[in-house]
Amino acid sequence: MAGPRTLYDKIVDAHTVQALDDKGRVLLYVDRTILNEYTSPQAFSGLRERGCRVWNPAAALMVVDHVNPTTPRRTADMPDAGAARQAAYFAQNARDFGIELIDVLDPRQGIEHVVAPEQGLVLPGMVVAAGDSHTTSYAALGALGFGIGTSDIEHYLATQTLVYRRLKTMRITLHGVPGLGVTAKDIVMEVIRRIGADGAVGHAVEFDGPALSALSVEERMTLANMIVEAGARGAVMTPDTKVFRYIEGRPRAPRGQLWDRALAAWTVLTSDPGARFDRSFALDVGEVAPMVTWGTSPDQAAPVAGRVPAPEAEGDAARRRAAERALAYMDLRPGTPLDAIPISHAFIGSCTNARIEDLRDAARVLAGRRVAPGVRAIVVPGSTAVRAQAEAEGVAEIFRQAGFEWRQSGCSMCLAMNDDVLAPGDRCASSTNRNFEGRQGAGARTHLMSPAMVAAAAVTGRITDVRRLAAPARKPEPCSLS
Ligand SMILES: CC(C)[C@H](C(=O)O)[C@@H](O)C(=O)O
Ligand code: SF4
Repeated sequence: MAGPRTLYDKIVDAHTVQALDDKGRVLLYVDRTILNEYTSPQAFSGLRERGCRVWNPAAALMVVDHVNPTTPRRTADMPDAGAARQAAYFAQNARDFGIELIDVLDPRQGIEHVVAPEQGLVLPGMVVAAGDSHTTSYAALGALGFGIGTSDIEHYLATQTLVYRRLKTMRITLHGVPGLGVTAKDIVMEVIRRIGADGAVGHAVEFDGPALSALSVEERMTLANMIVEAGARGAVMTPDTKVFRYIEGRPRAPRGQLWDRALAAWTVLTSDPGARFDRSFALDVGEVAPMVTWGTSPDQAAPVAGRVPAPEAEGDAARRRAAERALAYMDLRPGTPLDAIPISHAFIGSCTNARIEDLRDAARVLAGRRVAPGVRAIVVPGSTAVRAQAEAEGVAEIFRQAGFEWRQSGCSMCLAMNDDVLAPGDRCASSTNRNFEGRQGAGARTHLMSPAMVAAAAVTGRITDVRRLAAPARKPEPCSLS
């Protein structure tokens, strides 16, 4: 392709085995995948029926995360019969097809999007496609990540390729300096509020700008992860030295001479000056406040100091009806100050916000405080490695002292496929990414926010502006917690 190219185009071009038509359909080489017990079974059954083997088992990793219990005492037993069957078939597929399995008792277990970067499985310039929408998280490492359906997983496993339609491109530029108490979660929630839950549909999003460079790799993962909630079908970010430092020395990262060669290849992974994007959006992160959702779509959000909006304020009829329905489901009245909404549950977890920096952020708010009476508070670290690190640093102890349940890792109450299910009418301050009706349990109500904001809500018993409790440092060091 002549002329300046975007990073997305460069990665897609480099992985194109063959153009399939002149409308942008290509046979795309995919470097790696991560499989979970929930979306992979049919793909393996398909391979069995066709008598196919997996083309390159070493390019895949299997992680149990969606259905496993996260209760503190870990055993291989799954009390739920359906979950036990899924886990057993998953393990059988790992054995029969020769793919490495991380099961619940493995010290590397966790949510796939937390585990894959920890293992160094995802490297800059790669295409990583997996059966989970939040695979976009890997953009933070300079890879093109996107979710695929079951039949595509099967195609990938058999051939290491996908039939892929090139996406439109959207650039999201972040500039400015975030204010106190404003995290990557608040930034991405504000982006989604402004562009809408359909704002990036059909697009691969490239994040850039000085405010992006200032973020840590984990904070960038939060952005790349949650942009899916604006409809993005893929994401990329230019990898920088923070990324290279993050990857170096991880179990699957290249070493020695290979590392030097990889670095040389990775440093050119950026959009050319003058590259054209189909859409562009810019945000001054200095305008962002701590955010909270009031509705049942991630774009139904507002700064925490605001009020539940009136549906009539929506110009568009469809959006007005959606707001009315959301307020009915959420049992909220227009004009109510958001920080007057009481909660029954607080949940810190998920692939968006359960990495070590997230837990440190929450712990800074919780130190010396107690969960409010009547609130059940749960923290589910994103991986067993995160859990171990939090224990070593004293972060776990702060959660325990505050009255949080300190759990094992998994998706857990993010989508309530295990036994962590809310009851109808429960209201949860949640560090997760989806607030759809019934997401955390039928009839349960979810308010999305940052981990520090969840901690603030847990100790006051209602949605709370974290800035009124403490000044959470954006990048706390372990020693500052003692
Ligand atoms: C189970 C899986 C298909 C789903 C996804 O793709 O995102 C899940 O992880 C979720 O968060 O809703
Ligand atoms: S933590 Fe939640 S969003 Fe992430 S993969 Fe699991 S269920 Fe999906």
